[in-house]
Amino acid sequence: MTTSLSNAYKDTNIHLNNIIPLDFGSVLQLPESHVWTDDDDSGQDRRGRVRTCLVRADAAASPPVIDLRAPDSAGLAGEACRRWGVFQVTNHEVPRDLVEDVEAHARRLFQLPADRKLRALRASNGVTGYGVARISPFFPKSMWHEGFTIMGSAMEHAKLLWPHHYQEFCDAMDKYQKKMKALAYKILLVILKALGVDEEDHDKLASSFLYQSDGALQLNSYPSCPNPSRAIGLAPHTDSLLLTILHQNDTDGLQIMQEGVGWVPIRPTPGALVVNIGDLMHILSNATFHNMYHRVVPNKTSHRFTMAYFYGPPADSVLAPLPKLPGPPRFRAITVKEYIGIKNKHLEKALSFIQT
Ligand SMILES: C=C1C[C@]23C[C@H]1CC[C@H]2[C@@]12CCC[C@@](C)(C(=O)O1)[C@H]2[C@@H]3C(=O)O
Ligand SMILES: O=C(O)CCC(=O)C(=O)O
Ligand SMILES: [Fe+2]
Repeated sequence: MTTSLSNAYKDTNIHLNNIIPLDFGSVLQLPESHVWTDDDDSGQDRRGRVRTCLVRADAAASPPVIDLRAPDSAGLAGEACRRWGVFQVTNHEVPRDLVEDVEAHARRLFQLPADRKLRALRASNGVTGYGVARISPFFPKSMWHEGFTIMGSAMEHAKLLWPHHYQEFCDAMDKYQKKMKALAYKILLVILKALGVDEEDHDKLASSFLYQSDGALQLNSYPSCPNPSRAIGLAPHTDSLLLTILHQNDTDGLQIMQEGVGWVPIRPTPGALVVNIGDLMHILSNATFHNMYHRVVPNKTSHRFTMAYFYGPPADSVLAPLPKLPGPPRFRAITVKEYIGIKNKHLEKALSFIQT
């Protein structure tokens, strides 16, 4: 990511006073600090309830799996973005070996002893390194989760974890971020096409900074949990940037909120990657594309590992609903940096601050 986008996060000055994840290997019972009730997960918005309204997987329709080589991929992606804000992709050309290698590195990282991981703890005003999710301060209870955030080179923190054997980890993360960036760009074009932006428009498009987007990589770990029905892996949220590309191992946990229906699981599909719409794409699409509200629940017996790649324009870019879209603009123009600042203060209420 451009230095300026990581600075955009640094400058917002959210100081996490409890930045240290639980030492999951050392606990046999769910500690009180991690017991969630129906009132704890709503943040500032009551759409998400901990255990209520979970939809049976077979009782609801679910977001499509789209073959990126199919001629109608843009049409299908557009439909999925309008209805769900998420779809899965196959034929994405990210080698399976690479995905598995990065997953194995993530596993190795999170299985390090707690004191070792703490050497790479994210600084209190920092963005990268080991720690709890950034959204943690908005919720009264702790999450059954630990994360590791990378922007560009992972060297600084990897050296602290493995003083002599950091190179392999860094190489794998570099390679994966490059592949993710190329894929995110390809998906951005597909999505823009679905919004009516054709290749001829690209040059004219005032928002050509979109094509200078870059990313951050987040490794997530959700250990098996002694009492999963009372815990939350990752509290309900929307992702902030344009789009997110997620790999999940074979352990269930991701759920999306479908208005009027409830929490719908997004099951791991071998070889497929999950693509979801973030707040900035919701703004760009003039609210026609859904910014997916989602959460993760932990599992009793198996350990969930995921890698999420967040893709967004440089911090100083100005974003507004695409002028081509019908209807009056629903949001005012805003810089990426300003939006991140509002989001870090107001979480899910952020969009309401820029509604026209
Ligand atoms: C580039 C990003 C995107 C971030 C912030 C920054 C680094 C880490 C990302 C996450 C990862 C976990 C969920 C989330 C909601 C969080 O708490 O940190 C994400 C957030 C966002 O999409 O806002
Ligand atoms: O780990 C997952 O399944 C989802 C992760 C996520 O939502 C995030 O990192 O923003
Ligand atoms: Fe997310």
